[in-house]
Amino acid sequence: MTPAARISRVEITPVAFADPPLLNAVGVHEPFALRAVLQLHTDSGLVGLGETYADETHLEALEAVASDLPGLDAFDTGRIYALVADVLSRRSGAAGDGVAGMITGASVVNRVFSPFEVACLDIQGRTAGRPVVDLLGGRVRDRVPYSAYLFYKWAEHPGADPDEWGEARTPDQLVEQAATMIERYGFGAIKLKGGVLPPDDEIEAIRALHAAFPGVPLRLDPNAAWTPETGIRVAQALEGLVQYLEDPSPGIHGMARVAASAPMPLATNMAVVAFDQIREAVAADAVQVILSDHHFWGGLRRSQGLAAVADTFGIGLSMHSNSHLGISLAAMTHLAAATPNLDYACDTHWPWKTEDVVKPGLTFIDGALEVPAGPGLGVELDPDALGALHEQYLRCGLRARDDTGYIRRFDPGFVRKLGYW
Ligand SMILES: O=C([O-])C(=O)C[C@H](O)[C@@H](O)C(=O)[O-]
Ligand SMILES: [Mg+2]
Repeated sequence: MTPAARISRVEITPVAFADPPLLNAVGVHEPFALRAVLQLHTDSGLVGLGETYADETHLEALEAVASDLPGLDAFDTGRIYALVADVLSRRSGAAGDGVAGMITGASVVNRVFSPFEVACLDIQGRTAGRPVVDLLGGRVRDRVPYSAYLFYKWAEHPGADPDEWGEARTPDQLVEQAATMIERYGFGAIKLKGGVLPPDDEIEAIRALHAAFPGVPLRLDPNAAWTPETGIRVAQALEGLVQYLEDPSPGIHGMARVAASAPMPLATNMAVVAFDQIREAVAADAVQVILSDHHFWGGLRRSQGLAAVADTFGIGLSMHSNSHLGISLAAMTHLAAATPNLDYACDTHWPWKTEDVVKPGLTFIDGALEVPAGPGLGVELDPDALGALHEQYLRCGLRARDDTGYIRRFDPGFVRKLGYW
């Protein structure tokens, strides 16, 4: 019998969408963020969607896997995982590259497998006429809360017109940014991307946000820009002001040193990004919250595995984001809705983008998303938008994320802030 969900063809389309000049510890976002959109076609005419990074080395790995997928059943994700591991093991130099964002040390197999698994789950849901959340055990919540993700930023990309958000360098400007985001989306939690200004300036910013939004849970994430000594000092200064402090210092060892004296939980999407790091982190009591991210933890079901491990060791769970489009947002929302121990509002870069590849878009109400009700992921690709953003990818010339290279074009002496202050 021919399985109804037999994969017949795979399309991988790199796209570029406009991104504002958001600052972080390693530089500034370039004018376009890159993503890859996966379409898995089946013999029966279904199409499953996935979304992932589009750095060139990652694209090459995706293409290598894609050529071996036709003929496999979209319900056979275990076999597809083994295929990804096998294909990557035969590619020299594949390990450790294709990195997007601040993620180092994540499993390449998990990172490459993830969008294929999401697309397979989309097909499975469409085949069964059920939303992906039902394939993950069903919803434990109907609405998934997200947080307002604030950034220090330039007013505009050099040579371009100012964007609608304006500059954010001061506490007052950040408070204004937060007010706009909360007014538009209703977020009930706030995360500030730090590691941009000296730590005392970022403490001031958190104090200003706390005063402006009393009772709203706050988080600060300097992406390991501080030494452990500074991490301890800042953690103590922020006592009672933040619900968790994210990646104050580099590595499991650095985090453990801060954690030993910090009055709040420490969270990470840098020190623990793969299953083989959990044992050491638990032994050192280095992190109290892990930010899951299905894009590098191996898809939605492996992220559920992470949730179970976190639960076993009494570690909290939150959700990380990189600049992303609507396919990823839908996948994140299905996963979050099915994860009982997701204790915090998820991160999302959503408010920073103005373009997308899906229709209809998802709509935030009171800072949360309803789980899409349609079969599969519940979002449809807009072919015109996909084509336009692919054209933009071809025109823009960017082929990998490089926040540091971009900032150094305007500030040649810029230093990446890893354990810096
Ligand atoms: O929580 C995080 O570390 C991130 O969101 C990583 C991202 O790469 C963020 O720093 C960014 O978009 O600049
Ligand atoms: Mg982080």
